[in-house]
Order: sequence, then structure tokens, then C-alpha cells
Amino acid sequence: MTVVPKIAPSLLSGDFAKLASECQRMLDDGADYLHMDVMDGHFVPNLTLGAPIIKSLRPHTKGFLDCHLMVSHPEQWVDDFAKAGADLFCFHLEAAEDTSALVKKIHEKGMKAGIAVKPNTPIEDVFPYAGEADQILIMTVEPGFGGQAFMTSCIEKVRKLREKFPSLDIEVDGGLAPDTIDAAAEAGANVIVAGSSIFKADSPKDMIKLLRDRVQVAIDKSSA
Ligand SMILES: O=C(CO)[C@@H](O)[C@H](O)COP(=O)(O)O
Repeated sequence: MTVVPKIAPSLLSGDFAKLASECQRMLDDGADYLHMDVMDGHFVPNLTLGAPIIKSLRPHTKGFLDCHLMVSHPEQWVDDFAKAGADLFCFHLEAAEDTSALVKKIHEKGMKAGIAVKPNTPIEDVFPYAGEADQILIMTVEPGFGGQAFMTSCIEKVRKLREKFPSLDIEVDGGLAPDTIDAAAEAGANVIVAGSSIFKADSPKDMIKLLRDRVQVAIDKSSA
């Protein structure tokens, strides 16, 4: 593997009333990405934030805004997120009309492109597009809410994707914590989204370090 660990705190578990300072706190504590959960109340049964919030936040942070759009018709939001200053636009395979065209459009607008898959979507469905995208996100909970239990059934999907794409950024999201990180990392995940485990930790800094160290151990083991 040639990948490196990246830790992406999910701001969904932070305090939206002070989003900019929550982002800064995470960066100061060692975060690599700021994971922004965009939900439309249609693709998932929850409503969170959209491009206007990303636009307001952008002048207040230099952090990498890893935007995960859990929305129907993701095509319609590419321009708005690009203008708002998103760094990565991740859409759901299940929601896209034309996956390759959407990846191309995201790149043309100057953002990195991610493709997410829900727990019940076979990982093979994303194989044809994994070479075009910058990151594949494997959901390890049903998307919609923070604080759910990690689904171990998703681990095999990470393993299969890593086997085929050794240098791809593989992100996992949902229920990542000290008791689940090893399974995800050993299967090949290198980008870790974590909400509850980081924001509820006595020391978010120590939690970010723990998650990063465990991923690094798995990477070292796999390349030994
Ligand atoms: O996208 C989602 C939920 O749909 C996630 O990003 C969660 O916000 C992660 O939260 P934890 O499971 O780590 O609490």
C-alpha cells in the first residue's frame, strides 16, 4: 500500500452554532480533513447543511473540506459546492444518474471527486469508477445519523476494494472508534471519518492520534 492515514472528524457531532471554531479545534488537534455531512431529508431521513454553510465557513478555515453529499440528484449541486469552496465532493453511487460524467464534472470544477456506497450496495458496483475517483467512501452504518454501531459486515467490502486498488484512498464512515478501527484499517481503510468517538473523547487530540497510529500500524503490516 502506498497510502497514508488521514483522520476526518465528522462535524455532525460538533456544535453547529460554532462551526468555524469547531473546525479549528479539530485541525489544532491533528485532523487531516474536515468531514461535512450534507443531508437532504430525501436520500436520507435527516436534514443538515448545504452549500451556503460551506460558503460561510470557507473564509474561516484553510482545512480540507471533505463534503459527503447524502442527497438525491447530486448533479445539481456541483456548481454550488465548487463556488462555495468545497475541496472534495463525494456523492452516492446509488443516487447518481451517470457516475463517470459526474466525476468528470466535479474535476472540471476543480474539486476532488469521491464516490460513496451504502452498506447494502455491492462493492463490485463501484469497481468500474474507482480508477476515475480520488476517493471511495464505504459507509459502515446506514447513512443519516451519527452515533450508530459499526457494521462489521462492511469490512469485506473494504478488503475487496483494497485488493484491487492498492493506492486508492479508501474512506470508512460510521461507528469508527478504538474498538472498531483495527478491523477497518487491517482490511485496508486509510481515511477514517469519526464523529462521536472524537467529539465525545476526553481528549479529541489523543483520539485522533490513536486512530491515526492504528491505521499506520496496519499500513506498515501490509507492506512488510
Ligand atoms: O455520514 C455519517 C452518518 O450518516 C457520519 O459521518 C457520521 O456522522 C459519523 O458519526 P459516528 O458514527 O462516528 O458517530
